[in-house]
Amino acid sequence: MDEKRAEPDFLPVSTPATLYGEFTQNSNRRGRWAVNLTEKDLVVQRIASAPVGRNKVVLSLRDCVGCRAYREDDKADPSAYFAAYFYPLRKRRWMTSPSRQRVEQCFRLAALQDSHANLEEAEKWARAVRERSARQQRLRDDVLLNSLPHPCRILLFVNPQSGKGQALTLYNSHIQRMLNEAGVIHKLIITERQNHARELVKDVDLSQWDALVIMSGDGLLHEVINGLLERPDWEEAVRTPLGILPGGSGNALAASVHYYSGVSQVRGEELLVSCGFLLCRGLVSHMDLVSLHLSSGQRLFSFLSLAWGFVADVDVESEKYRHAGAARFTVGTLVRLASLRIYKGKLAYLPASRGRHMDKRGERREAACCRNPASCLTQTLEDDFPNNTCHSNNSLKLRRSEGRSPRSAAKALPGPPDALLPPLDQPLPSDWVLVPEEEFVLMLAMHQSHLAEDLLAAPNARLADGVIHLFYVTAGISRSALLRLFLAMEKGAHLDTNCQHLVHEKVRALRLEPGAGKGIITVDGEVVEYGPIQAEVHAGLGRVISG
Ligand SMILES: Nc1ncnc2c1ncn2[C@@H]1O[C@H](COP(=O)(O)OP(=O)(O)OP(=O)(O)O)[C@@H](O)[C@H]1O
Repeated sequence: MDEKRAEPDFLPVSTPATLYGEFTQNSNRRGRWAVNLTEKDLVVQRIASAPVGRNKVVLSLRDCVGCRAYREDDKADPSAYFAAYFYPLRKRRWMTSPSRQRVEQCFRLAALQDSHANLEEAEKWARAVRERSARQQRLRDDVLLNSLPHPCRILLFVNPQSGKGQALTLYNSHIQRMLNEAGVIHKLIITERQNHARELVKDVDLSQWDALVIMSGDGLLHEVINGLLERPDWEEAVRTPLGILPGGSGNALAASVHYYSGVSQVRGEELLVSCGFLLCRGLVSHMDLVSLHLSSGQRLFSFLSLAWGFVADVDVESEKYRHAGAARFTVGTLVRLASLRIYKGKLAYLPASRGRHMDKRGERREAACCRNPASCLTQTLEDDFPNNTCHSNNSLKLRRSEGRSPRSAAKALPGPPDALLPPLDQPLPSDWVLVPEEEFVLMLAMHQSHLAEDLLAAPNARLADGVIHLFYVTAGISRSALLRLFLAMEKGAHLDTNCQHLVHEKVRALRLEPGAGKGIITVDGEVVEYGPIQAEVHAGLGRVISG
């Protein structure tokens, strides 16, 4: 999508500060309601003798997804209606945290005998609600890019097999209605097999769509992102805003996007409604993507995580508990704890504090100083490869340089070049850190906050912070300490447990060389070939609909 095209859907303020009207409600034609539309709220009050507080409803326009005017089929009835749809945060009696609940306000305008005049008046109200609601979207120029146009057109991929196999039911029960309320035009694609979405995305005419939305687990989004980056026009394609609606059992990106919106943690259908709300509001942010190289020469992109050891094993082994939904990871964790094992390998990383990069004007800056990671073009360490030699067969051994450009490895592969990574079989530059331990229980590289709906693995991560949050747990940790870590992770408190075996580093690139033998490595929850792997973050390369 052309980012310049997406102007917010409102005109300069021309309507009066407050609109006032008295109407009946569609659901109750006996009473009358006084309706005040201010710049920030829709205030609805029943005109009755009861005390004011009891019959007054104040709905924030920040919670509004849409408003429409219409007439019913009855030609003899000249009335028109306007209906506004809100999703405010409300706490249900049996729930610990608030979640978004649907509230519809529908008013009947029948002051005139002329149906056109009534409809015109209803349209005036609907437009005013939409315009004011759009003005309530605060665009923070450091992270948020723009908002989706209105009306917006989305291509919605639903994986009917994802999670407990209920994604289509959830689409029918929640999402279809929300999109209609928000005036979002969408085409539904029900994926039929693995890689179906990837193939479609590689060929689709992206100019027809303002966003691609995925209703599934994280695996389908992984496919879509890689499909976009495999296109010849990947530079343009990767800027297509992506939306995520949780339909799987992990739903890590959906939980991360919800978390960044500042609202307390929710799960299941509450998380779906929250993500649906964010989609309807249509604010677009940058998102980091991580480029990965496998030993076979394959290159792929990741938006979420790279896991080896305990976490990867749990992810794959817990597939058989899929019917349990999000609880599958808890069951899997307990089963794997019972047969806890050690994973041998070598791990090295480039600390974020050392990753220097160029901005658009070609000036050198420290990564940590960058206020707007999205403005980063490419990171380069070419200057950090001073002439030197290294005589080692071990590619994780640090070196000064071998006089060849680190870009050469990525040249023939799609997507942006990697400037920090030498070829996988070559030693690493001297400013990388080699982890002294070679026995691990897990290695987990997180690009976003959540590993699953209820696993806040990297609480400080942000959509486009330009860093990989690298965690590793060294051998020697007891089963009970590891269990405590995972229990604390539900609230993101694992780093406060002062576990000496847990290390957290913010890095810009990493390399893992697992020891010989079989094992599991996952990228965004999907299994990739086992063997040496390296990764580099591309700050703000992707776009995601967030809050
Ligand atoms: N109709 C289908 N039948 C079988 N597999 C499909 C179908 N559509 C998509 N897939 C594949 O299913 C895989 C898993 O999808 P995804 O991760 O989105 O859901 P999930 O595994 O249920 O979610 P989670 O990872 O959260 O448990 C993806 O690789 C996707 O390509």
